Amino acid sequence: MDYLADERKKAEFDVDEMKIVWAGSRHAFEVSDRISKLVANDPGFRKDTRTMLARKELFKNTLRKAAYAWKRIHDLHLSEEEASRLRFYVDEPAYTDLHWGMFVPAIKGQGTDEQQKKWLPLAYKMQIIGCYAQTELGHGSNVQGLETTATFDPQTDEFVIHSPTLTSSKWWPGGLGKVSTHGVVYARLIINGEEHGIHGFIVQLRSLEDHLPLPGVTVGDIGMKFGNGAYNTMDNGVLRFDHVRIPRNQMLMRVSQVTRDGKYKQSDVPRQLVYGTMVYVRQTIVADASCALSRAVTIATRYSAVRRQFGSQNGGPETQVIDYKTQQNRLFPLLASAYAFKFVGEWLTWLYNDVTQRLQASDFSTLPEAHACTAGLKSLTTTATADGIEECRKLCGGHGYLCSSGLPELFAVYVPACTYEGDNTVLLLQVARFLMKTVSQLGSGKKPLGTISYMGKIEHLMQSRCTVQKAEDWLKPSQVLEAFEARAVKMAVSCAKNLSKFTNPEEGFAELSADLVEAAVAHCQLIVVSKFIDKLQQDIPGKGVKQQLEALCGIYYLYLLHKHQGDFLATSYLTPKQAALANDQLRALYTKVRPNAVALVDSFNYTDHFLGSILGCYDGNVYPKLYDAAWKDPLNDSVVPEGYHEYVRPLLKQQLHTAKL
Ligand SMILES: CCCCC/C=C\C/C=C\C/C=C\C=C\C(=O)SCCNC(=O)CCNC(=O)[C@H](O)C(C)(C)COP(=O)(O)OP(=O)(O)OC[C@H]1O[C@@H](n2cnc3c(N)ncnc32)[C@H](O)[C@@H]1OP(=O)(O)O
Ligand SMILES: Cc1cc2nc3c(=O)[nH]c(=O)nc-3n(C[C@H](O)[C@H](O)[C@H](O)COP(=O)(O)OP(=O)(O)OC[C@H]3O[C@@H](n4cnc5c(N)ncnc54)[C@H](O)[C@@H]3O)c2cc1C
Repeated sequence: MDYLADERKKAEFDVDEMKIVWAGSRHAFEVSDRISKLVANDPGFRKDTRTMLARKELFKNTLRKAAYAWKRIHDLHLSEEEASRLRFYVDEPAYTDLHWGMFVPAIKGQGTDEQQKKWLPLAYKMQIIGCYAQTELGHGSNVQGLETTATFDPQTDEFVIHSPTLTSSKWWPGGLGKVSTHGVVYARLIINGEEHGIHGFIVQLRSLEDHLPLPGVTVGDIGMKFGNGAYNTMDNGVLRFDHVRIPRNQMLMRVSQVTRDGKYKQSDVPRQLVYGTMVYVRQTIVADASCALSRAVTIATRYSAVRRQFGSQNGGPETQVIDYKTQQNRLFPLLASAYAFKFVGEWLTWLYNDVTQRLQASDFSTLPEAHACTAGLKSLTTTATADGIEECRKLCGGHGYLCSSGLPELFAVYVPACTYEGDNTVLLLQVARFLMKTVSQLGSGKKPLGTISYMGKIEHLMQSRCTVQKAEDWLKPSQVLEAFEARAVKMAVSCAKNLSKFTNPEEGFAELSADLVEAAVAHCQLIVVSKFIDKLQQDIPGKGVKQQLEALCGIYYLYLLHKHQGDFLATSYLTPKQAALANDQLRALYTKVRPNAVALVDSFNYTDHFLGSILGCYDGNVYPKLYDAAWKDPLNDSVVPEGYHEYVRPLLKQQLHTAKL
């Protein structure tokens, strides 16, 4: 029986068409749909007991699943696209993520043609398994501060990789702890006593015969991480080198080269390309944020439609909690954010592909913007998604705290995204540097392009005032864009003015860093809003689909406007009355979205297997499933628990002299 059938009947749009918008294309939808069902129906990919397993058992099971996934990919002759969807729907972090997601891209991006020809076929066949070994015990954010050394030995034509201190131990790389045979290791290049900065090296870590660490290599797992199951399926590792020798041709030499006679040569590509793998992965993380958030929102929305509390009239049913405006005000902006992040993720993938093509043609002009966009949007979307998952847990009341809701594990597995691939505050400071540079160049005649083109309208934006007179005026895209542009430009200019008061710019930057981060957030929010609005300019087929997306877009920007109204008011673009009208319009949009909420989350097309949540199951049959699941908990295997006779019974039977207390 479908307990959510009445909700589904209320939908005012074509859900099947929305599924295609969400997937990105009909083809992408068909692949995702087929592969998600394939995984869901295969008992080899079960994950329902994951949060109850001890670490060793959990990890072994992950190894089994990764091998099984590889076998299925081969047996079914899956394409690269299908294989990547299969790994996604298996939904279990594993060493393969780093192999495919970082090791291979690092060689592709930083290796010469010759190096790619040698290493990529081995990696593609998984005859070697790689990790990305950059972070150390002492330094993660400050890449220039890494201590591992790679010293060129001209006698033998080799690099000597060494960990000179405890803090130089590699610490965190996923897949390193127990599985990887190789790593792209980042180290400080030294030639003839002279330092040449951080470079990547392909280093073999374990024997391909017996998996033992090679001489001079000390390697292991760094231990349990936050949450049950969650990211503990990954073997994040520690690694030390004691003068390990590798051939010279294992330095990744696309950006710079070391010749046989020990000469250091820089190509005509910017040295920042050494950071290229991080740009690539940040872009994938943005594309992924909408998946994690939409998953949590699906659970919270379906459950909010099933759950009833208070408000019974004449013995009738109580109110569905989704009908409380407070619930809508917490839930619907997250639903809208999931869609917003989907579209900005699609755009960022386009930007990344564009910059990659330009780099191949030696056009480096858009690299700073690509760095700022990937860094800023990675920070914005992961912070909002991690906070959003936790909010969804609270939206599900007490039952959200049960592992069977799926939300605790989802939060635990997702929250490190705020830290890995660049701490979110550190990344926003990179965006702020980019903005300050842009502002400082405004008088130079250099026209700001792409996502900072609005800075070209600085004179207009500094003076313009909002023209909204009634709530519906907030539905005009041009009005909304101007509000977000004016806020962003004014916050950036205010930071630049305050910075100019310092004689030492770095000192000023450090002193004003909290304001700079806020200016960076305003800029990134403008990007997300403008890409959502751009999406709505496209032809979107399907009955009512565009109207629903327009409502969600409105909820996204009006919620931001309400939340940050202090910024908008302080920059005197808005009056308090106009801010209040924005809030009136926001409430009206909640009412519009309410009957469509369940259908809007159905449009994500997630299987019950992928959701892994009793509260979010498609049929809404929550209570019997929760009740049955409780009895399946291992603690209920026996009526009297282990330990009763040892620890509880003696308490009950004790003859205390203080019995009257
Ligand atoms: C299926 C696929 C799955 C794949 C995986 C998917 C998801 C992830 C899942 C799980 C996680 C798994 C892995 C996680 C891996 C990691 O975490 S790897 C380690 C990541 N580490 C970091 O991100 C470190 C963060 N720090 C930095 O990036 C830099 O050190 C920092 C930018 C903060 C500062 O660098 P520094 O050289 O000191 O920079 P400056 O501030 O002096 O800048 C110099 C100029 O360079 C520009 N720049 C900086 N970074 C980049 C870049 N990436 N690209 C282009 N340009 C860059 C910067 O703007 C400066 O320019 P100007 O001189 O101002 O013009
Ligand atoms: C689950 C997980 C997986 C990971 N996988 C990998 C991997 O595969 N390979 C790899 O190489 N690394 C990996 N990492 C490491 C990760 O990239 C780093 O932890 C991350 O870059 C943050 O660096 P940090 O730990 O040095 O934080 P720190 O920089 O020490 O941050 C600590 C605090 O200091 C603040 N801070 C630091 N610098 C500044 C500044 N300049 N201004 C203001 N505030 C500042 C930060 O905001 C933060 O609040 C992983 C980490 C995690 C958690």
